Amino acid sequence: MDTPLPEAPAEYDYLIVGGGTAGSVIANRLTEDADVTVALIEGGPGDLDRPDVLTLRRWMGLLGGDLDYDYPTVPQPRGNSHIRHSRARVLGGCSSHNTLISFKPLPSDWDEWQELGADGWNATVMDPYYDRLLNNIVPVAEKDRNAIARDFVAAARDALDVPRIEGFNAAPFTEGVGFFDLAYHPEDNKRSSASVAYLHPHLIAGDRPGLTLLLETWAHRLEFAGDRVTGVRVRGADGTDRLLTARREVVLCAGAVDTPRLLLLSGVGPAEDLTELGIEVRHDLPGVGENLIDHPESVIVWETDGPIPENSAMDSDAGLFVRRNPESPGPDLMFHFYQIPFTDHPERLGWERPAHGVSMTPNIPKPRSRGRLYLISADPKVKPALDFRYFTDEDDEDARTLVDGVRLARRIAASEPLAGWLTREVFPGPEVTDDEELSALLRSVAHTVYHPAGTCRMGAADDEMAVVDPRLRIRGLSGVRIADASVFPTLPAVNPMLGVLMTGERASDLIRETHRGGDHA
Ligand SMILES: Cc1cc2nc3c(=O)[nH]c(=O)nc-3n(C[C@H](O)[C@H](O)[C@H](O)COP(=O)(O)OP(=O)(O)OC[C@H]3O[C@@H](n4cnc5c(N)ncnc54)[C@H](O)[C@@H]3O)c2cc1C
Repeated sequence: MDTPLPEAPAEYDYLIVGGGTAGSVIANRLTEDADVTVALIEGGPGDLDRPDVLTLRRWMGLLGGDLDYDYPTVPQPRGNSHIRHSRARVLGGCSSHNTLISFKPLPSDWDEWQELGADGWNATVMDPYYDRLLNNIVPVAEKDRNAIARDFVAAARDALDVPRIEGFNAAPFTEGVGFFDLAYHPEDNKRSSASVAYLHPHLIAGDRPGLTLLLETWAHRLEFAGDRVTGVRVRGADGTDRLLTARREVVLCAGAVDTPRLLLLSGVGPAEDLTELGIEVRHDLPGVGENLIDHPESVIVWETDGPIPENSAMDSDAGLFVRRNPESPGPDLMFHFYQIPFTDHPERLGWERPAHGVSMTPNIPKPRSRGRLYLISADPKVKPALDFRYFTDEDDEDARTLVDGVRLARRIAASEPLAGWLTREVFPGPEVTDDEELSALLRSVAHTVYHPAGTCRMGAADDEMAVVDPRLRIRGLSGVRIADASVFPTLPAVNPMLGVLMTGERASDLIRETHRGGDHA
């Protein structure tokens, strides 16, 4: 199954570009049919024998390393220009280096997609896909529940009068605090990433003869016959170039950065931009790279009166959701609680890192700012520009969310049983109380929850700025779909990974439906 490039046949029923979160799901589901052949084209190495990847608590060690594409942002006049966007270069994609916090998107998140033109992606259709997921999604185990995280949960519940939630996926919620559900195996802290759950059992058993895994293989251009995508040009680790062709479809699952990048390099995107770079326009599709969205966050850091107990699943095991606006269908402010001092950006501005400490990271569940991804060169090796335009929404609601977050965080920190652990607020510092000053500081150290999405937005078939229609087909082309975080019209109010896995499950159904009927995509 794990065939090296030169011996691999050049034609398959399906080519899947990207063996990441969604790509792993689709590769599994399509090869359930023993007559179907799939080549899963993955730019990174495998993860089967990689304890550095498979051990959840080692996630921070992967950021910025050789398994990270590490995308910078362009200068952010209203935000932090120093954010690096980690994107994993390994089988399983970002589910192989993320924190595996697992939230089923809220019904209002799916329904919003339907309202925006993604017909058939409402909660009634999408909710059942959660039960199909193969990942081991469990609450943070008792042994991993750190005493200070427990006290954060108790203090937040009392200070803000929000419910204590055990099992965030049991029922829709608008507010609450508790330990997360994680996709992991508590007994050995092993990830239950997309690759572990969907690919490893078959890689080990060798029971999917139709699946060919092409590792360390980079897709750099789509191949066309008229308006039909017929294949993918790939480069192997040894630098050899070859053309792979698809009898049925090419499915792009390279993620919110690399899917639009591949389209643009293949001449699919805003015609004017492509022409300016000297790229031959294959298909003028102005929405490619637009609608770049993310969950931005900021941070508040405290020193603790000594070391914190060691036990944890991955150092950010509990969190809080708040709904400030009663009109909002879901939460409008979220916090991760870190049992470490998260001072990377404050240190750059001169703040110290306490020897022992904790952090709360308020983030914006439904960000209003919209950015854009674009190429700055026709050279496929040059990274694309990511301009998130953080905190540029007209009403300044995104920045206000962070300020509100710090005010609530301070109330939690002043409440027992958490207060007894904390000796002082390190960042921003208790003397910073003015709204304007807080906003400026919080924006200057803002970070990302690493949830870029939306750059190949799904929408109605006649929506000029949509890149894919509700069956995930690229508008105006045939033989090609997209299934990854790039198709999200908006972000869910919760962490998006399960939404991506569920998108992969639904994509598999849509693809199989098409070919069961004998149609072409
Ligand atoms: C550090 C971090 C922490 C996170 N924590 C959480 C969390 O706790 N909970 C949560 O819900 N979400 C979390 N996320 C977000 C979540 O992991 C992502 O939204 C999701 O995994 C994206 O899935 P995807 O399928 O769109 O892309 P990916 O999983 O990134 O898959 C893309 C794959 O395509 C491959 N690829 C890209 N380009 C090419 C090419 N040209 N040729 C061949 N292969 C290519 C890549 O190597 C990669 O394997 C986190 C993300 C990060 C980075």
